[in-house]
Amino acid sequence: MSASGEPDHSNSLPHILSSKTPFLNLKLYVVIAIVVFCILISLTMFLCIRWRRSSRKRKVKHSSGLIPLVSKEITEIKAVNRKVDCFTEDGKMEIQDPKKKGEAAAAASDDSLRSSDVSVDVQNIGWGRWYSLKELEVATRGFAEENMIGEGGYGVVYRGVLQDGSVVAVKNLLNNKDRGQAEKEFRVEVEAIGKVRHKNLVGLIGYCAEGSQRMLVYEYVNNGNLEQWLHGDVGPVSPLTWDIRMKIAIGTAKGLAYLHEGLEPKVVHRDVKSSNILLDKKWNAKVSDFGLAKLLGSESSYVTTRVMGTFGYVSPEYASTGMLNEGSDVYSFGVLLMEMITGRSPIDYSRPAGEMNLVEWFKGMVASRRGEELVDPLIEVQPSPRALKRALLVCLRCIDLDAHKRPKMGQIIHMLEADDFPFRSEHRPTRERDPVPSSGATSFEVSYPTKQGGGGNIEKPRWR
Ligand SMILES: Nc1ncnc2c1ncn2[C@@H]1O[C@H](COP(=O)(O)OP(=O)(O)OP(=O)(O)O)[C@@H](O)[C@H]1O
Repeated sequence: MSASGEPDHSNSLPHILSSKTPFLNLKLYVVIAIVVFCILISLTMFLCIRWRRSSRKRKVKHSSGLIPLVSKEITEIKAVNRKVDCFTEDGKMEIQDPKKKGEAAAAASDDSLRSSDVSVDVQNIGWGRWYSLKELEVATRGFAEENMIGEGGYGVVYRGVLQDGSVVAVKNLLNNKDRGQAEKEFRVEVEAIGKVRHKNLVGLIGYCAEGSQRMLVYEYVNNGNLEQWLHGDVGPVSPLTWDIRMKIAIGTAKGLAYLHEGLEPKVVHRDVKSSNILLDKKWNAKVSDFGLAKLLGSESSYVTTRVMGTFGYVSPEYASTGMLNEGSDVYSFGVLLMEMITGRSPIDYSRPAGEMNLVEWFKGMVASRRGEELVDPLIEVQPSPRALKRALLVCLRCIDLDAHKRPKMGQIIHMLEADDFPFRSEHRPTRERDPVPSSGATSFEVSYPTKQGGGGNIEKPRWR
């Protein structure tokens, strides 16, 4: 009641609602109506965006079984001659010194953060087994140091034993790395080999994605890696005989052939090198470490990308232009084979100037017909001259400066396996020509099958 006895309406709701506010002098109920309207609009927009996103993800989830998904960050180029910007935004090329790989990978990660949404929707991987952090902690005994197998550019790898007794290798991607990089490596590996099974590719069996932790769980390969066997302290005689080396070479070639010729889109590994070839007790080779892999659709002749890989193994055209296709892996395989034949690292600063670069030294030796001197002195029983020539020829063809002249991985398998069939060459006299070039040129005429059937591709999984 007011002093005059009149009822006081100043505190009543209608009065408050119709009172003026400082906001554009509008009445309170008008302001409330505007706010409610704005909230409704925002809510509707938010729901629309979420619905569109989830319907996109559903499409990805249902994409077919064995075929890896095309990575968003890949620039697909259909015309070979198209002029492209082959360098990174800052104009740098990023061939890696092995020790600097982590930094370069982190840079690539930044790049991908800019160019695409790197967040992995772990609910939508739709492959493999999900492991809880707890499970992997138990398997590796709390990521104990004695279970640590090694550390690469992307994280630390531990040996683990799961509850069912199976032995696995757990790669902890987040160790000392920023979240963006871990996400990227996680996604790349999952897309590249998550659903792929091949006896010469390390099997990715599951993953852990909890909070900011990203881990990959692989089959455990129990006999170290090729780099350790080639360059480690193995005594005066290497356990890797010539035949074992050729077995490893053929196994590696089969794994790569499957990536290049057995999958759609094909996978370019980008980091073929001895430390990425894992070995089991029977010397079966398993290609590992797909953190740099790129997917290449069938209509694309190459992708352009930051130059990544490991110093000494990267093909010259990729290093100078950033244009990548499976020919780059073939070049790296050629360097790897040279490494296996000679027991020398691709770059070895402890050697005399003319021998530091394996490829140059190797070509020079072949050109001056000193091929037999190339064989690793730790190999006790020398290969037959014919077997040696064949292997040297494969090396030279793989490192042909003209990438188009390099053989496909499928052809390389046939070339390396030809030794298993000593009489085959009698039916094909052209093969008996001395395959070792006197000029060091790398474009030899060899009559191995180049194509099988139509379509321009090697018959598919013969090497599976
Ligand atoms: N599935 C596996 N089974 C057994 N050992 C493995 C497995 N995966 C990796 N390793 C070992 O773990 C170590 C680290 O591997 P990782 O692939 O992370 O690095 P890297 O290949 O040595 O170096 P980078 O990643 O820089 O190329 C290596 O010694 C490798 O042989």
